Amino acid sequence: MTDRPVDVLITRLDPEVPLPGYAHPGDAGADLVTTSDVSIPPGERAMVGTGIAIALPAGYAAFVHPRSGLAHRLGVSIVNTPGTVDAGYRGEIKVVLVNHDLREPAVFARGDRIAQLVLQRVERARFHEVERLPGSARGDGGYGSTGTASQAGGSAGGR
Ligand SMILES: O=c1ccn([C@H]2C[C@H](O)[C@@H](COP(=O)(O)OP(=O)(O)OP(=O)(O)O)O2)c(=O)[nH]1
Ligand SMILES: [Mg+2]
Repeated sequence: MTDRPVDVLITRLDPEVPLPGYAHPGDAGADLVTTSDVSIPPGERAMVGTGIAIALPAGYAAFVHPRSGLAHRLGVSIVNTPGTVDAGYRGEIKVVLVNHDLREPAVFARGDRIAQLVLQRVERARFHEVERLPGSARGDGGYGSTGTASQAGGSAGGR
C-alpha cells in the first residue's frame, strides 16, 4: 500500500448513505453500510445493498471483505468472501451476508457498517497452453500434503 490514494469515481444511488470511509490512517478497508434493515436467521443469508456504485481505474479491482468485529460478535461473514468488484462494474455494490450463528438472528439497521472494501491492483493473465508444465519443489502436492500444524517443521508429505 502506498500513501497515495487512488482516485475512484463514486455515485450514491441512495443519497443518504455516507461515502465509504477509512476509520484510521493506514487502514486497508473502507467501510460499507447496508441501505436496508435486515434480520438474518441463524444459518441463513441475505443480500443487502450499499447504496454506492463506483468506477475503478483499469488495472484495479475492489474486494468486499467481512468485518472481523461482526464475525467475532455475531458470527456474521460474507458468503463469497471476498466479493470481487470488477473495474468495469457500474452497478450497486451488494453484499451477501451470512449468519453462521446457530442460535441468534443477526440484526442490522440501515446505515450499519456491514463490510469493507479493499482496493487492489490486479494483473490479467495471458494463458499459454503447453503439453507439460515445468517441474517444481511442490509438484502436485497440496490439500495438507505438508502435514498438520502439530507436525510443522517435520518432513513434507506427512498425513
Ligand atoms: O460481493 C460482491 C461481488 C460482486 N459484485 C458485483 C461486482 C462484480 O463486478 C459483479 C460480478 O461479480 P462476479 O463476477 O463475482 O459474479 P458472477 O456470478 O461471476 O456474475 P457475472 O456473470 O455477472 O460476472 O457483481 C458485488 O456487488 N458484490
Ligand atoms: Mg463473473
